[in-house]
Amino acid sequence: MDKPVKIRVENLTFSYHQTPVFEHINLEFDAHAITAIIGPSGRGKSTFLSLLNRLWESQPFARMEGKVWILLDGQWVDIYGKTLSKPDLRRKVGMVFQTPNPLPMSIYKNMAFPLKLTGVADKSLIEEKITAALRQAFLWDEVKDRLHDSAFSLSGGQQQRLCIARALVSQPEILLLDEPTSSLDAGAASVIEDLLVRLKERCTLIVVSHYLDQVSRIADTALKLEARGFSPV
Ligand SMILES: Nc1ncnc2c1ncn2[C@@H]1O[C@H](COP(=O)(O)OP(=O)(O)OP(=O)(O)O)[C@@H](O)[C@H]1O
Repeated sequence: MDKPVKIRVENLTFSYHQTPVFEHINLEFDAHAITAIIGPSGRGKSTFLSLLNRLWESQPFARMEGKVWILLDGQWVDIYGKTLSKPDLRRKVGMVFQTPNPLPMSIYKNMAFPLKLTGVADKSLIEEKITAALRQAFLWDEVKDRLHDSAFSLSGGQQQRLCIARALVSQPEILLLDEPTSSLDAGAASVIEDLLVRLKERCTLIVVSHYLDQVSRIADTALKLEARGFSPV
């Protein structure tokens, strides 16, 4: 039986300053799986992730053609269409960057920030969601007694798990991760790899990675981005 698909990319063409990065890309991503994207530096891996959550749109010399569909509540939704607002899209499609980027505030406030943006005001509900997301990110035991300390007091690996937890607090269905372990030591990276595998129960994950050993440990599918486009590894 075919695996359920979560993301469909249709005839996608993208350029910066009229220089194409991708042309006529067609791809599908399996639900509840980790798809790794590998490929040479500068080929467009980060750019591709930015097309899946509309993060590229602030750049005036960028142009995109084609469609990106995601399956939400049994319906295919065009992420560039009118049915899904950009804030709603960003809640459904979370993003984690290469370098941990906690906000300059406490661990608790970092976690509460996305909830407050969406108007969640009930303090006990906020606490419940924060606790759940920190547990899902394997961080709760390490921070439960210091939630009001600065997020910058955490180690690099803990900061990256905080960023993953902050993405999870909005209950995303898709998580995009751009080289999430490349700034971490082997031990911290290994914790994050275990965490990503566990998160498949909740999300569909796309992970850009430069490490083939990491890809073979965690990915269900791997795609290589080369000059001709994506090909299975
Ligand atoms: N804002 C921008 N304006 C113009 N060109 C850009 C911009 N961002 C990226 N590019 C170009 O687009 C191409 C793809 O860049 P991108 O960062 O997506 O590659 P990458 O595969 O993620 O690289 P790396 O593995 O080094 O992170 C590169 O040639 C890059 O120079």
